[in-house]
Amino acid sequence: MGIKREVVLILDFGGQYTQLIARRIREANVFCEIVPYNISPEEIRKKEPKGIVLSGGPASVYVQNAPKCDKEIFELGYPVLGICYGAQLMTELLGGKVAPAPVKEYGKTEIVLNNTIPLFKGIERDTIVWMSHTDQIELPPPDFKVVASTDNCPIAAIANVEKKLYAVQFHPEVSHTHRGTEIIRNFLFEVCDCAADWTMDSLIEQTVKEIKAKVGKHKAVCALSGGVDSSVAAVLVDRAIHDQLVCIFVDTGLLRKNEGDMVIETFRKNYDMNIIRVDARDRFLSRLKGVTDPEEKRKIIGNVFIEVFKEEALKIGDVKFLVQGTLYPDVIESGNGVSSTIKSHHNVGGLPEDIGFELIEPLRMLFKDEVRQVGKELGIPEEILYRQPFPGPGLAVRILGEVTEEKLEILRQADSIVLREMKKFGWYNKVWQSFAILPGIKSVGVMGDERTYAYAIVLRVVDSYDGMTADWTKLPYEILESISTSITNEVPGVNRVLYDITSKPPATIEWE
Ligand SMILES: Nc1ncnc2c1ncn2[C@@H]1O[C@H](COP(=O)(O)OP(=O)(O)OP(=O)(O)O)[C@@H](O)[C@H]1O
Ligand SMILES: O=c1[nH]c(=O)c2[nH+]cn([C@@H]3O[C@H](COP(=O)(O)O)[C@@H](O)[C@H]3O)c2[nH]1
Ligand SMILES: NC(=O)CC[C@H](N)C(=O)O
Ligand SMILES: [Mg+2]
Repeated sequence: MGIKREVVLILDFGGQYTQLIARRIREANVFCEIVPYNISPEEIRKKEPKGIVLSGGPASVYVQNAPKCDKEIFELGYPVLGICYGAQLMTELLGGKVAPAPVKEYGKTEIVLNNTIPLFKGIERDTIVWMSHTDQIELPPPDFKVVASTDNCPIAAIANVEKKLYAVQFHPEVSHTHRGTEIIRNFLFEVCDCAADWTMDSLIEQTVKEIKAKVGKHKAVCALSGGVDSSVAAVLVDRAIHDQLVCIFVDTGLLRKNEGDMVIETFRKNYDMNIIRVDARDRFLSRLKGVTDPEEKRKIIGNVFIEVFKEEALKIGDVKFLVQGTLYPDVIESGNGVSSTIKSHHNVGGLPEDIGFELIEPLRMLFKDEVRQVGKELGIPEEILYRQPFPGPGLAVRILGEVTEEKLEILRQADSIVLREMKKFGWYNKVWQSFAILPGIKSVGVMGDERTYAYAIVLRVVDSYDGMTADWTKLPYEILESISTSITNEVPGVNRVLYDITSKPPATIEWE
């Protein structure tokens, strides 16, 4: 559902930092949207953006089939900021020249810039920027002037101030660029004339109004997992259409120890909302029987979720809408035609073609920390807001290969020990996620002088800002030790514990 407000568009050329550009813009209280680089000029015009940013990207503009946007974009009258690949592309499309750089620049670089132009207003002439390029601008397009240079890159930024077209070789969006935030703010406020109207209370107010108008006299069901996203979505939609909303919590059989009881209890205690609990354990498990492919598992789970919602909706009657707590990273990771599909999140890419509902996803454009801010504004208790994320497909994506009752039971016990120990040592809220995985490998051990041949459990603990990238947590040895000892002592069928020391990328947070 689109909410009418000022928007800046980011055309994504597959850059590593595209998400960061979005964050920086939103932190300046301006709403922005990431769109595929090949978006048509008509579609852009429909969105009436205040400005456009062209992201970086791995390609070289001069090779065949390099991703290119429509040249007309520069003639629509919108301000444009090209970053790295985006800068090179603007140069090429407007008649300048780009070629491999004789000296490549990576990382910290001293730059001299012309601070009389709006983009660099208030920035000292000599500053530090972050570079990451192998190509460079050799000749600016006609009517552009060079506005920054470094020792090895004589054309480090160009501008056509009159037409509000700017291109920078460096990355203003990364924190290492000393005045990067100010440069982005200058683009938004000095060049695009944005109003900074993107705040959480304005979002709540507008969303409530929109949902009321959209739902009218019909009814909606809300898929409620008890996690942060769906809880915030439920409370928000409840505020709009209280009597017409029924929340459905599905016990998939893939949940953690006592999870169902805890979710229902927390909600009953804090809210007067209409919640039903559906026991679909047998259905999920029988459909997953014999299935080993991770994407197939995810798609089955997505489908069964929808089947359950449909059946419940039929019982309620006149249900036209399904509310989900889908977030921006779910949408981006499921693939948007340009960025590749990393995994099908059960609530986006894992959905069946015909879901039979209209979707209401009020958080679809937000990052997790923004959702927590909305939740805070809505007065949602901390025990819900600061829960670690738990994926909808649950333990099924933490048991590699076929999901069986036996494996679920082992993983459930190991997982509850991980959470217990993390809380005991005061680390539960310091990390993004901490959980156990059952990869299904067995190894030889010795317990009580007897040989064992039992499962290994992998411990995964990560730090992350938004789930898009993550680093493994440098947990103190005493916690690792305590988790390892507790799991091997308390969980029958496990004789070994491993710690996953891979960041994302190259790995993902979950194992499937
Ligand atoms: N057991 C469940 N019952 C009903 N709906 C669910 C269940 N699990 C997931 N969903 C739906 O799928 C959406 C996506 O799940 P996801 O795990 O990303 O979000 P969440 O559970 O709300 O929050 P968190 O990321 O903090 O776990 C949820 O917002 C919810 O709408
Ligand atoms: O609701 C969800 N449905 C899914 O299908 C799904 N897959 C991953 N995740 C969660 O998303 C974040 C990023 O996970 P990955 O690095 O594994 O992609 C992590 O926080 C994961 O736990 C999911 N959440
Ligand atoms: N980070 C980027 O956008 C790189 C752009 C281009 N591929 C280069 O190497 O110069
Ligand atoms: Mg969840």
